[in-house]
Amino acid sequence: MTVSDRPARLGTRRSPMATSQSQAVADAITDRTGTRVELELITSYGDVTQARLTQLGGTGVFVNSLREQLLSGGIDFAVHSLKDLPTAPADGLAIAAITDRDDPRDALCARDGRKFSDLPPGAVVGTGSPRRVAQLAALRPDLTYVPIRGNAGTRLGRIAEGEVDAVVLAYAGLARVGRLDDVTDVFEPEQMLPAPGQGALAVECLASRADGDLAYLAAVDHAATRAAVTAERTVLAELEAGCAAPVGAYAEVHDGRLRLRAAVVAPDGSEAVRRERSVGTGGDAAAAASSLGRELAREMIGEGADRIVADAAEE
Ligand SMILES: NCc1[nH]cc(CCC(=O)O)c1CC(=O)O
Repeated sequence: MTVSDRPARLGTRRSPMATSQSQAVADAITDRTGTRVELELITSYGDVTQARLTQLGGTGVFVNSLREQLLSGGIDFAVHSLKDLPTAPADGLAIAAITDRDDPRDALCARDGRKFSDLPPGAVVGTGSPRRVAQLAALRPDLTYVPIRGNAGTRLGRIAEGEVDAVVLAYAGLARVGRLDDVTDVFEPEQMLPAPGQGALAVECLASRADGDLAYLAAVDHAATRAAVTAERTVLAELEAGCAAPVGAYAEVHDGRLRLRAAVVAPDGSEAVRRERSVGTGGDAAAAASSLGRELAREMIGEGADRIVADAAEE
C-alpha cells in the first residue's frame, strides 16, 4: 500500500486565515500525492496577546507553538505564512515546500469605497506594520497612521465602528478569509513593496523526515516561488532585520530572469533606500537567488539602509 492508513497531521494556527490556507495546502498535498491530511489546531502566543506586534520582542510569535509541536512529534508538518517565519533556520527543522505564491500585494480597505489617493488629509489609516506605515507615510505624509491588532475581520470591523477610515492588509490574506469585497484599492510594487515572503506559504517539518517518510511534501513545492522568496528573505537577513522592520522586498521571475526590488524606509517616510537588481535563473536557482539578495542588501547598506533599520528598531 502506498498511501498510509493514518492521515498525516498538519498543524495550523486557529485563525480563519490560517485554517483556510492550511486546508488549501492539505488539499493540494492530497491531490498530488494521495496522502490524506488532517488539520490539528494549535494556539499560539501571537494569537492570544493584545500587545502590539512591534512590542512582542522579536520574530516568531506566530510560529513557536507550531515548532514545539513539530519537535515533540505532536504534528507531522506545519503550514506557516512565510512572512511570519524568521529568516534564521530552526534547529532540527526544514522547509519541505514553499507553495505557489498567491497575490503578494498589499490592499487598502477604506470607507465609502475610497482609493488611497482619494483619502482626505488627516484620514486615519490602521496598520500595525512598520513596513506599511513607513511606505504609506512616504506616499501620503498628510494621513494619520495608527496601530491596529487582531485578525482581518476584527480590523475591518474598526472601519464600521468609526475608529479608522481605512486599514491596509495583505491581499492574499483577505482572499483567504473571503473578504475581497472589502478591498477598495491595491498597491502595486512601484508604490509599496510587500513584506519578504508575503503571499507565500511554507510547509515545515523535522529535517530528519524531510528526505525520508515526508519526502512527498516536495510535490507541492514551487521552484519559482522558492527562488523569489529566497532572494527577498536574504535581503531581510543581511540587513539583520526582523519581520517587524520597515523593509519591503519583492522578487519575480520574468523571461528567465529573477528581478528583486527592495526598500528600507524610515518610520515617518522621510528617508528611504530603494534598489533593484536582477540575475539570470539558469543553473542553480537557489544559489543565484541568495547571492542576488546578498548583493542587493550590500548595496543598500552602502547607502545607509542598516542605519535606518537600527534607528527604527529603537523607536
Ligand atoms: N502578520 C500576519 C499575517 N501573516 C500573513 C498575512 C497575510 C497572508 C500572507 O502574506 O501570506 C498576515 C496578515 C496581513 O499582513 O494582512
